[in-house]
Amino acid sequence: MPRVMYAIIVNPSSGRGKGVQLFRQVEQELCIANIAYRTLLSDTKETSVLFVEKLMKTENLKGIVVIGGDGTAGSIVGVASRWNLPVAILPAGSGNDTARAFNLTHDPTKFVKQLIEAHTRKIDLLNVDGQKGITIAAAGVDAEIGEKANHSFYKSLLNKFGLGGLAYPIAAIHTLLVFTPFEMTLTIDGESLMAWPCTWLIAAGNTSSYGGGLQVCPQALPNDQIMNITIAHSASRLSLLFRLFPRLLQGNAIVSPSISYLTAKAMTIRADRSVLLILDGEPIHSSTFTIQLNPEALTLIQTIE
Ligand SMILES: Nc1ncnc2c1ncn2[C@@H]1O[C@H](COP(=O)(O)OP(=O)(O)OP(=O)(O)O)[C@@H](O)[C@H]1O
Repeated sequence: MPRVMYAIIVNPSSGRGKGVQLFRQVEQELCIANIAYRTLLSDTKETSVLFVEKLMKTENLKGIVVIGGDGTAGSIVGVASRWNLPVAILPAGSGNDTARAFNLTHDPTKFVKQLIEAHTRKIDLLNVDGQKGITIAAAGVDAEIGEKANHSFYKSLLNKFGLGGLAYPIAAIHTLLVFTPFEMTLTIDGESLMAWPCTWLIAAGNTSSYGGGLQVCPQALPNDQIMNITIAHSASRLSLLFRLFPRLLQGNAIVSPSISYLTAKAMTIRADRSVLLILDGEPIHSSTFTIQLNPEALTLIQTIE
């Protein structure tokens, strides 16, 4: 019988290299506690999934430890849920919205102690056309802003001066000035709703924030078996840029004909063109998305602050 062990996935690029540093500390604690593990320094979702699948066949896996940001955590929830493997997340990203939602500890010593205690809770997951995620599936202008902020030349430049936090507002202004709204029809829990002719963004939240604490779905809870949907539509560019968007991301519930809040267990978005959707930081391009809420689909090891 193979020895019981953990699969550890470390993303060396999360949080500008924080992951490896945290892993060294976790490694020391695991050695002291005589806990067996195998480690992958991952560079893509695919290698992480293959790593877990392979260990499932050859070892007696007790769970998956992720040391990385929201993208790394999101990349293994599909395989973890498929094999019913508990997951522990040590946040090492730049945004860490998953950690924020579950009040996860950032301290490696506390983390390993609670990993060993192995108290777990079941959490809901989002499922976008078969791809699972923990936090928010967001399509439209906010997805474009996130992509622009992450891949812009000014992010790396600003990071050098410790001003990386400015990348998002710069990308927001830039994108809001050029983005063309799309026409969208929605089917919510099997029922077709009216068309939104001028949609700026639609965000379906299992948890409340993305982008490092931007509260776009303030009511979302990861154990209530519904997703909370925020739609910004039919606003003028100037009103969205200066009035609605900043308030929306602060988590203020906005009473405005241009902002709609819905809840659903499943929805289909049909856009009049291909749009960008981001799920846990990962981009998906399509004109149709079916998003479901998979209740209690993941076992999370509680490693709280
Ligand atoms: N297993 C993995 N899953 C997803 N992305 C990975 C993985 N390993 C490496 N990467 C790459 O690392 C990048 C950053 O990963 P991640 O999202 O975890 O960190 P971050 O962007 O610093 O933090 P956050 O998402 O919390 O803001 C991803 O965009 C991807 O290119």
